[in-house]
Amino acid sequence: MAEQVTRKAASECQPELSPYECARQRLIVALDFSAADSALSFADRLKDQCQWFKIGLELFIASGPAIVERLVERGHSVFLDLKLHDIPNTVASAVRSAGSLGASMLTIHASGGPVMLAAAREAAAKLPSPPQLLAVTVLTSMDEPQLAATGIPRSPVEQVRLLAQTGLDSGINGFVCSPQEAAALRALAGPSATLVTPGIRPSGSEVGDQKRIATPTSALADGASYLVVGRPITQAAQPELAAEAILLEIAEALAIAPTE
Ligand SMILES: O=C(O)c1cc(=O)[nH]c(=O)n1[C@@H]1O[C@H](COP(=O)(O)O)[C@@H](O)[C@H]1O
Repeated sequence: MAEQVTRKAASECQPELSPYECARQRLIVALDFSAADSALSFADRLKDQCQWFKIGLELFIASGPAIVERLVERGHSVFLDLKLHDIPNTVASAVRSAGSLGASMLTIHASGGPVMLAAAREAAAKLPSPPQLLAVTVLTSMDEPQLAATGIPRSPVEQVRLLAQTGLDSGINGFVCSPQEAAALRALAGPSATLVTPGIRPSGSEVGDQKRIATPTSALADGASYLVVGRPITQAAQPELAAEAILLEIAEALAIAPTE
């Protein structure tokens, strides 16, 4: 059997990279578009700034799996955010299908439980070139009252810790969490875990439906490996400038205090 290579860029940058180049490797832009053409032309427009793009449900459903290949063909790394959550057999099968598309990261919901998480991990482990599985902990749009409304009597950070521990016990070492829980999760999961943080908002930008947010600087200081940014870049009047400003903020934060 061919040696298995996980398609994952190192979140720890190689020492020879400049802080700016390292910043490029740690920013993931969420391509939340409703058609392949607009997503691809946006990716082309930002190709100098962005290495990583995230394909979420809106784009994946509208454009189909070929969008992954089209971004990979252009030299991009793809985070496929399908947030799989179903019975273990169904999730394992979906991991097998999604895992052959060429994405470097794939999301599953940690709240699917330990058996589902283990089934996903086992399915990924059998793929020749699997994406890194990321267990989504508590969505960044949730606050304590929203959690309570779903029957969870814990604070977001307590719930993130519980779900992350379930993930770790199931052999998963990558997580999506809010930057507000990055420090707690880094302490729990250790230096080798991959922490991907959406809910990133540069100072002064619109918050929208997000509840647990932080700036790029704060997320990195708290141990985030990758920062996911959508609307602050995609909805900006000049997306290149918005991306550039975030990259410079990341580069500065990395130059001052490399986190990993
Ligand atoms: O899994 C995700 O990527 C995700 C998890 C989460 O807890 N919160 C969250 O916002 N996301 C995604 O991250 C992106 C954030 O987009 P903006 O709020 O526009 O920056 C969206 O594509 C969300 O689907």
